[in-house]
Amino acid sequence: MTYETILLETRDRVGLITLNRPQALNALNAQLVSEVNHALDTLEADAHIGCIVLTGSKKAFAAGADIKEMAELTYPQIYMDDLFSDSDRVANRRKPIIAAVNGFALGGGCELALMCDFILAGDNAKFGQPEINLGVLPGMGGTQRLTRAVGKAKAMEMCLSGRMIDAVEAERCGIVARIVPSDELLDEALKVAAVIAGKSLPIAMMIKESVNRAFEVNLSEGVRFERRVFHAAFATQDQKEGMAAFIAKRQAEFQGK
Ligand SMILES: CCCCCCCCCCCCC[C@H](O)CC(=O)SCCNC(=O)CCNC(=O)[C@H](O)C(C)(C)COP(=O)(O)OP(=O)(O)OC[C@H]1O[C@@H](n2cnc3c(N)ncnc32)[C@H](O)[C@@H]1OP(=O)(O)O
Repeated sequence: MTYETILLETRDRVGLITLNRPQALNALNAQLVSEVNHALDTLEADAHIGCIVLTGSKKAFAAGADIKEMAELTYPQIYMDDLFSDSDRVANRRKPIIAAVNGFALGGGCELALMCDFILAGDNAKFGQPEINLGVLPGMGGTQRLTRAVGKAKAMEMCLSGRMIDAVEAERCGIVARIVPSDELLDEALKVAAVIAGKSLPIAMMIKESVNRAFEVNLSEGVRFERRVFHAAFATQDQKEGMAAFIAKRQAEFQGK
């Protein structure tokens, strides 16, 4: 498939998706959404790919949903189409996805980054949910994932005021895992992704499931779920290889089984 709004590359066992609508600061229009989901389907189906990096440009990860595409939409139209119902397709991917954010991650851009497993931010990154300035509210999980990431006070202030926060504040409040000099961000994200891709993919998927379960159930249920998944890890060849390699004082070679 030829993509017009994204770039898709593979770097050994890492898939790299770059949002590529620089003229609109990577605003998320229907074509871009469709192309990202197609690229993710391709990378999920590629057994050689163990981790995915999603990034944008130096100036913008994504400046939100495409306002020009949304402005004339009507309630019956978007209700019947269940607009953005496919947006969770990023959050439900099984392979690890790292969001490498330089510049603006606003509205749907912030929401898209929060759907990924963790965010590495360049020191020029800016996050925000400014939808209230447009007479709407976050519509792709922003009031939910942001609140779970940073707590009610910060989420409520960001959504009600539309205030952007910089990378330092985003790391301090828990949106961002780490800050990296913006010129080094992509290299660092690819390096971390290569480390993850070198681990056991089924175990990485089990970790994603278990961590994400914490958003869905209470602590005792979550601990019980994690324990069952831990037990299941002993059905994998990778568990045998990982522990045997440690005992033999050698590097494990995981087969993804
Ligand atoms: C993708 C995988 C699947 C995931 C599903 C995705 C579904 C689709 C997304 C759904 C999300 C819906 C719910 C969401 O919560 C709703 C929103 O996101 S509403 C939009 C929120 N964003 C904003 O309000 C930011 C708007 N932009 C700005 O405030 C400014 O542009 C800026 C970012 C502060 C930068 O300012 P400047 O540096 O001055 O640059 P310009 O303003 O001149 O912009 C340059 C150029 O880009 C165009 N542009 C910028 N942002 C958008 C946008 N959001 N939509 C459309 N176009 C945008 C701007 O118009 C300029 O273009 P020009 O007019 O010059 O042609």
